[in-house]
Amino acid sequence: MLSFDGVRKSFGGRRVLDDLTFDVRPGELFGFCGANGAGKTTAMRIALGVVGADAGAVRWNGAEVDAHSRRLFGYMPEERGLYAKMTPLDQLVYFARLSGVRPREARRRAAEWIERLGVVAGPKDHVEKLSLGNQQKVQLIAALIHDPAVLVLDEPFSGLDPVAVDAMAGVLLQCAREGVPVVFSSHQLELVERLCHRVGILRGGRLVAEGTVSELRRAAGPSRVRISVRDVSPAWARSLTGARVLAEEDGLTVLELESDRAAQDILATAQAAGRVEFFGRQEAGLGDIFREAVGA
Ligand SMILES: Nc1ncnc2c1ncn2[C@@H]1O[C@H](COP(=O)(O)OP(=O)(O)OP(=O)(O)O)[C@@H](O)[C@H]1O
Repeated sequence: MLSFDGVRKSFGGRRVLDDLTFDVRPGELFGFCGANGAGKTTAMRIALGVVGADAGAVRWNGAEVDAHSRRLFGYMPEERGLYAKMTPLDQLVYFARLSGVRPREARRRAAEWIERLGVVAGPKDHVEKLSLGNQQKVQLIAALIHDPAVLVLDEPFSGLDPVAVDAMAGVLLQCAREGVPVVFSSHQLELVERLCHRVGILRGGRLVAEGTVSELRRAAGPSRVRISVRDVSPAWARSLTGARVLAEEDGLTVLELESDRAAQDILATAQAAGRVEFFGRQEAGLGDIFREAVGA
């Protein structure tokens, strides 16, 4: 398990991380979200020892992370770090060799990953000739090539086309299935909502929300339903108990419920009053939860 434990960091007297505490469990994809400048990259850099924390610690299975345990980490930094004048294959073999993988095995793994992630490059193309998305795939492979025990990825999905997003998502899910804790930052909230087992939302260096999307949804406030009833006065919903009308448009009424039980009562009332054409729960998306959490 990867744990951030009371991590604090200031730059020039300005607090950037404030008592940051959360765990990424084995087999879990953890989505690390937050507005620009919230501190995500700083937290990841601290985990990898690129930047030191002022207080607190990052732990791997309970022990403070050190140079030795960091060799188990796979890291995709925000500032991509590939050698422009090498081919993807040579580069990946080189990274694998740095991590102690034997030459033949390094070449096998590099070729297999290039194939699997669909890196589009001629055999002699240097990295600088690749499109940004293909460079990004190579960067992800560089984080994976030594079979890491934990993955820390800074915006791995930014700039990828939908097919590449699916390929990368598939790889991360498989890593999680194999028991690897995976934490990645992203502003693509629909993707985070779709993929992640748990999500943390950072605001001004503090984790202001953490949990599964369902937990965050419940914590975000009352449920809503959308209901459309024909052959009834437009004001039918205004006298309902246990619900408040949020919007009425084109025969569709949006209600905020005091409890989940109220939904059944409302449906029964609506059926007694007229012809129910549509009745459905309107769930907050991660985007709504995020805006609420960061106070936007
Ligand atoms: N080396 C540094 N020196 C001074 N300030 C820094 C340094 N690194 C980061 N910061 C500041 O720390 C704050 C957090 O930055 P960080 O890059 O961690 O945020 P982020 O959540 O990753 O943002 P984004 O989503 O824009 O990538 C920002 O205000 C940034 O300017």
